[in-house]
Amino acid sequence: MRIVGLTGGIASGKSTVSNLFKASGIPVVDADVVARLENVLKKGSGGWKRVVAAFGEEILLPSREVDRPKLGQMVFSSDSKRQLLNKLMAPYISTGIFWEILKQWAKGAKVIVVDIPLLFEVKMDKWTKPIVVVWVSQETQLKRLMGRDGLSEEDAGNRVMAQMSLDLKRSKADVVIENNGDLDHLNQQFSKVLSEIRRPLTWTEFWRSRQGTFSVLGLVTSGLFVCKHFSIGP
Ligand SMILES: CC(C)(COP(=O)(O)OP(=O)(O)OC[C@H]1O[C@@H](n2cnc3c(N)ncnc32)[C@H](O)[C@@H]1O)[C@@H](O)C(=O)NCCC(=O)NCCS
Ligand SMILES: Nc1ncnc2c1ncn2[C@@H]1O[C@H](COP(=O)(O)OP(=O)(O)OP(=O)(O)O)[C@@H](O)[C@H]1O
Repeated sequence: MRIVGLTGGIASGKSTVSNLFKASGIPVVDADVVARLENVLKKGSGGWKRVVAAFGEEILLPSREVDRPKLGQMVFSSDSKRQLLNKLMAPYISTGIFWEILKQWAKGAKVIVVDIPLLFEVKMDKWTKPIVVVWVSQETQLKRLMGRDGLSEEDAGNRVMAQMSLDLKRSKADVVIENNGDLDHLNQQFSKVLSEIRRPLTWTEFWRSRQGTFSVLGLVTSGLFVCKHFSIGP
């Protein structure tokens, strides 16, 4: 199975690119979705309890669900609080991502995309190949972030500064999608990326797919049968 890493900066256009992959029939595992309420921060779950114990009941809504904008405000304006949240949530997020990948493997997917904003920061880049980075200039990033989330320039700047610089991420990429232009320009680049992603699997990728694993099992079983039947071997 080919596990494509999709990353970039906040509001650089990862979800927009993810949607293009989904529309082309390629399954996407989204780390932000795994990290959201219905999974890692679900009311009463292990992750929820640890986060409430660390940040206090003031981060809860009257429904006792996590008030995400409030928690975001806290962690994006303090390095130590963000690191604490990352430490608490990391094991739940990586386990969640692992299960989502396993589900796709079981369905027989040959190529999947994992959309992980902090792919390099949490060192998951070693599990994905190729790595696609969606890059924008900081000016465009701030403009789109303020426009999408209704944030002030200061809050948007804090969120951008909370991540590894996009120029550094770009230097670590196998494929770069430049998303400063309009959606047509993005679509043109996406078509090229899609053909690259869909090229035939390497042998290593094939053995990692469900079909590859079953082929190995089939070969081993028939090998054992032949050896036993014809009394070959020790
Ligand atoms: C702080 C939270 C509650 C804010 O929620 P909110 O709904 O406002 O934002 P959302 O989850 O949609 O994330 C938006 C973007 O923020 C950026 N981001 C999220 N968490 C972090 C983080 N810990 N450090 C840096 N950037 C982050 C990502 O680019 C992400 O795509 C939430 O982002 C969260 O739970 N973060 C910790 C989990 C995490 O690390 N997620 C990233 C997955 S690798
Ligand atoms: N090429 C483009 N032209 C105009 N707007 C765009 C373009 N690409 C993305 N956008 C807009 O920019 C905003 C950010 O894009 P998107 O939500 O895909 O980013 P993201 O990287 O997934 O963000 P996050 O890290 O917060 O999840 C959205 O409002 C999206 O509609």
